Amino acid sequence: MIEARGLTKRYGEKVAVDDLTFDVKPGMVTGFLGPNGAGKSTTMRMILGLDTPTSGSVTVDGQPYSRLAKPMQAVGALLEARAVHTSRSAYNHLRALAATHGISRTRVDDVIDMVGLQDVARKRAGGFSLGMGQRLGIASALLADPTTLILDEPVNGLDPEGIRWIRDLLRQFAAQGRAVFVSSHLMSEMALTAEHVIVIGRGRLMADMPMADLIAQASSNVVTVRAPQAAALAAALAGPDVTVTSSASDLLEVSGLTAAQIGEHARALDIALHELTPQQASLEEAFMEMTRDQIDYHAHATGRDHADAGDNSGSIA
Ligand SMILES: Nc1ncnc2c1ncn2[C@@H]1O[C@H](COP(=O)(O)OP(=O)(O)OP(=O)(O)O)[C@@H](O)[C@H]1O
Repeated sequence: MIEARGLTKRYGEKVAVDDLTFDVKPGMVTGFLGPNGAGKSTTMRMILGLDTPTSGSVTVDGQPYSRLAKPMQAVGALLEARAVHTSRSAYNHLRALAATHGISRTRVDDVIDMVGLQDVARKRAGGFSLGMGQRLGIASALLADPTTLILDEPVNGLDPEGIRWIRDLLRQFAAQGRAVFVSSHLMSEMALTAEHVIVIGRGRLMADMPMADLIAQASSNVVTVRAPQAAALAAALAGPDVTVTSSASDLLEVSGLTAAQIGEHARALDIALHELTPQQASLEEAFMEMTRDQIDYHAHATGRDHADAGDNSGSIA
């Protein structure tokens, strides 16, 4: 369990992380989303005690990272993907790490199996592809069997098979009751992996909600209708909360009614429907919309109450 309270990091004039309050709960994958430079890595570094908050606090299992009795067992982390520059084999790299933390050889074999590096474990890790390097990084994070897992952009640079593998692994971990916190700048990827989502833009909290709610909010309520007698149908659908637009003689865009309601109207009038499609706004669009607003806010908001504007937990700003 990770708990951030008013977490803030300034680098000189630059506010990288701005008053973030959120929880990362056990038993689920929590996605941490934000465009490049939003403050995700800085937040993760503060969780891991690699950066000191300017104000506010963040704890893992109730303790700041520096006070954890067994940090590697509490939290395993994979920060930004980078090549492993070592002449050691993957096996020896993990063995050395295990030895300094009193972890058994058997566990090293277990994590090598878990991440699928058996065939290359004796090869020089410095020559690994990005995907294999990621697997080795994840093996290191898993070594002490941590209850919380933190991964910064783990799918960056991976092929579809690697992406799928990480997705399944993270879900498995969460299903075992661990807290999994994973950052990404890709909403579509997170939609497939995370059950809960925390969105930040320019260091500020934009959304903190179940992924399903975010998807529901992102879906527009426009229904595309194609019917030879579109004009007659449009007249029948008219109502105070209904908007009907038409760009072709057989085409309607209807908002304010569900596809089912439109279908029932058409049936009552004996009008044939050739198409009835609820429109889904893409999640990526919703995400860009959300973070674009934040950027606009920063560009235009002078003299407004920043504390007010930041109180967005539970909803999209
Ligand atoms: N050590 C530092 N000194 C000065 N500014 C920094 C430092 N570290 C980060 N920043 C700035 O803080 C902001 C947040 O950076 P951070 O790396 O946390 O974002 P991010 O969301 O992880 O983005 P990315 O996906 O590009 O890594 C950026 O504007 C960055 O330039």
